[in-house]
Amino acid sequence: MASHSRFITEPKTAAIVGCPFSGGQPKAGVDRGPIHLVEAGLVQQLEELGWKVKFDGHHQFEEINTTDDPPIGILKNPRLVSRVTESVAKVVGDHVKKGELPVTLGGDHSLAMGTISGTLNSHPDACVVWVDAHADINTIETTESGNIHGMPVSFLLGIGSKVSEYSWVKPLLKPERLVYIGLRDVDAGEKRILRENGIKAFSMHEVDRYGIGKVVEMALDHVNPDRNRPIHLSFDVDALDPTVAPSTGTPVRGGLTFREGHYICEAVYETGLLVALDLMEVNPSLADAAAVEQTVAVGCSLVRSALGETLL
Ligand SMILES: NC(=[NH2+])NCCC[C@H](N)C(=O)O
Ligand SMILES: [Mn+2]
Ligand SMILES: [Mn+2]
Repeated sequence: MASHSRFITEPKTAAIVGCPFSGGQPKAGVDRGPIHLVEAGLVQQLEELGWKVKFDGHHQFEEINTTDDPPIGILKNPRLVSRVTESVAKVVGDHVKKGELPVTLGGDHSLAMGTISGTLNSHPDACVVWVDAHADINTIETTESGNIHGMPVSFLLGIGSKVSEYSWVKPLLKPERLVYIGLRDVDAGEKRILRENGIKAFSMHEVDRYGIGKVVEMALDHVNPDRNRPIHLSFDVDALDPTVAPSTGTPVRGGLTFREGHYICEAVYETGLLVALDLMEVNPSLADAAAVEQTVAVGCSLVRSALGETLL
């Protein structure tokens, strides 16, 4: 069992990329997610696992000036989301290039347009494991909400009509290098996109049928058959059941248990191939204090599992 990623340089360093950003969806508060995760002690927790941790404050997106940001089609805050995610792509890309492990804390899942672009710029052969209740693969043609957190994957794949504001996003992700786990709320248009592009997805139905151990093995066999490609793990906390992670913007019942979520992170760590991690959609203002604390604690423990925390 590899101790940690073969793509990470010694001394193994994790870089916390705190992204207090909510512009990819309409609910206030998700920008406070990274602040709560860090305040809960994430930095020290990762240091205790033997990582050198870089964190010099959350990223400030205020200077990204988008006073004039009318919708494009029905896309909301299109320029703001583009500029923020472009800046995140640079930050994440720089860490990956240096052999550090960026741990991006959202914020909403539109940020993954940036994080995955950053990873693929350095590792064009990387694969993406996207753990989510949702596929986040709507295009400008299929989105019904206009919320860009439901769309980042389509931009990364380069499908759907091009939006000139997003010309910086290189379509570096190949459909066969992407796999989903945990899906259970996929729009009709998204189902068509998944089918037409032959994208592999393990919904909760498959988790029930095969068990999480087999599902993760099949998922990795699909995107990473020789276990030699770098892995970007993008984890939306709403993949977990709302009883486990209640404080999130678009909860969907019937999700992953606490252990199933952690198992995915542990198994990805064990490959020794993890190069970047996202933990997204923790919104500390959508539940009572106890439920917020629970969600934040689960977020921290998912990150610890992906960075090597073991049970024994
Ligand atoms: N990252 C998320 N929580 N995404 C939810 C997306 C929901 C819906 N499919 C939409 O396009 O708006
Ligand atoms: Mn989701
Ligand atoms: Mn998502």
